[in-house]
Amino acid sequence: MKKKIVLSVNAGSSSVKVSVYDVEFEQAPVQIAEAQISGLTSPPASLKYVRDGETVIKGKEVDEKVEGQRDAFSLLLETLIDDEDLPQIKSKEDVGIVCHRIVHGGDYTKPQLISNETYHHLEDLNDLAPLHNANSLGIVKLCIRDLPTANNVACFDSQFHSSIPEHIRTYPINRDIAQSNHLRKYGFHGISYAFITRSTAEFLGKRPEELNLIALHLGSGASACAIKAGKSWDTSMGLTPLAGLPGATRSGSVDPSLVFHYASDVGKLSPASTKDLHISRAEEILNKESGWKALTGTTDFGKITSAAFSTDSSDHAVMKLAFDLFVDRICGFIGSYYVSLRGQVDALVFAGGIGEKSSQLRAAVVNQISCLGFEIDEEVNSNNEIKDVVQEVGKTTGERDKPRVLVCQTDEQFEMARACAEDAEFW
Ligand SMILES: Nc1ncnc2c1ncn2[C@@H]1O[C@H](COP(=O)(O)OP(=O)(O)O)[C@@H](O)[C@H]1O
Ligand SMILES: CC(=O)OP(=O)(O)O
Ligand SMILES: [Mg+2]
Repeated sequence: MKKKIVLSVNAGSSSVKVSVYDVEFEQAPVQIAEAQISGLTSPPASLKYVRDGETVIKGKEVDEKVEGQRDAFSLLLETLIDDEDLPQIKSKEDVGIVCHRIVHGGDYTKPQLISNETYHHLEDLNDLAPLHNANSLGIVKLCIRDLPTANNVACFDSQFHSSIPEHIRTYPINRDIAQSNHLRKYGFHGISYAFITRSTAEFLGKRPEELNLIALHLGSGASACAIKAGKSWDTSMGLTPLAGLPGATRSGSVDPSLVFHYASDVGKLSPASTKDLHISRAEEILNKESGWKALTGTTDFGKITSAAFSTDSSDHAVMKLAFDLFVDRICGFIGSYYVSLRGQVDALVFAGGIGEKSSQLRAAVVNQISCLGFEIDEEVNSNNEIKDVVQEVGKTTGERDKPRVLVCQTDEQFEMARACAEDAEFW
C-alpha cells in the first residue's frame, strides 16, 4: 500500500491556497490541513489556517513585506512545518508530491511531472497568462530547492478545455500565423470546472456523460463554461485569461482596438517586464489596471455588492454600475451557452469566491434569465449558509424539466490531488 503526503498549491491572481492531503495510491485524497493567504491585490492580505477541520488561524493580517504569490507560499509552507500539531509534516522531507496549479498549459492534455524540460517549456507560456504562470513557476522553483525529495507535478487550468471543438476554439485570423504562433482559444479555470462537473453529477445522481451545465467560476478572475455531456464545449476565456468576463483587475472582453485609443505607448514593453515575463503596456493596462479596481477603486467584490445595495453609501452609484455591468456580462454568456447547448441544460452552477459568497449576485443573475426557465428560491438563496459541496438555491417545484440553480464550493486543490493519486508516474 503506497501512501504519500501531497501538497496541493493553487496560486490564483489574488490568493495562494495550499491544501495538505494524506493520499493512498488510487484512493480519494484525505485532507488534513488547508492554509491560504487571500487579498493579495487589496492589502493587507490575510492568512487562514485550518487543521483537521478546525480553524487554527483566522483572518490574521499578513506582514506587508509578503508581496506576491511566491512570498505567500513561503509563509504558508512555514506555517505548516512549524505547526507542532501537524505531525504528518515534521520536516520538509515528509512531503512526497507537490501538485501545482499552472494556469496556461499550452497543448498539454494531462498533468506532467516537472522535469527541466517541462519547466522550460512552461516558461515559454508565461507571457500568455501574465497574472499567473510566472508566479506559479516561481513557487515550483522554490519547491525544487526547498523540498528536494518531493516530486513536483504541474496540473493545468487549460486541460479541461482540450475538448472544445475546432469551430469554437478557432479565431478568424490567418490560419498559418494562428498555427505557427499557437493562437487559439485555450480556456482556464478548468481544474475548477472538472471538480464542478464531477460534484454536480454526483449531486444530481447522473453520470458526467449525461450532464449538461452552464458553470460560472467567479473569483478574482471570472469565467463561464458550457459543459456538454460532461466535457467543455465552450468557455469565455481565450488565448489568455483576459478574454470574457471582467475581473478584479482585468477588463474582460472589450473592442480589441480600444487599447490603442486608451494610451499611445501601448505597443511598448511595460517597464514592469522582467526576465521571466514580457508584458506590453497594452496587456498591463487590460490585465492589471482595469476591472473592479479601475472602475471602483476596490478589488473586493463583497464591498462592491454592499455599497451597490445601500443607497446611503457615498459611492453607491459607481458600485451599482460595477454590479450591474457584471450581471449583464454574465447573463450574456449564459444566454449564448443556453443556445449553443440547444436549451438542454441540467443546471446553472455558481462557484468561485463571488459565486459562492454573493447571494445578491446569484439572485440578480437568475432573475435576469428567468425567461430561460431558471428560478431562484429567494429564501433559500439568501438565508442559508453554503456548507455542502453542492447546494440547491433554485426553486425545485413546478415543471419537471426546470433547470436547477446550484452553488458548488469548488476545490481546485482537491481536484489536483485526486488527479495525482491516480497516476502511477508521480509515485
Ligand atoms: N461576501 C462576498 N461577496 C462577494 N464577493 C466576495 C465575498 N467574499 C469574497 N468575495 C470575492 O471573492 C474574491 C476571491 O475569490 P477567489 O475565487 O478565492 O479568488 P482567486 O481568483 O484569487 O482564486 C475576492 O476578490 C472577493 O472579490
Ligand atoms: C485563470 C484565472 O483567472 O484564475 P484566478 O481566478 O484564480 O486568478
Ligand atoms: Mg481562483
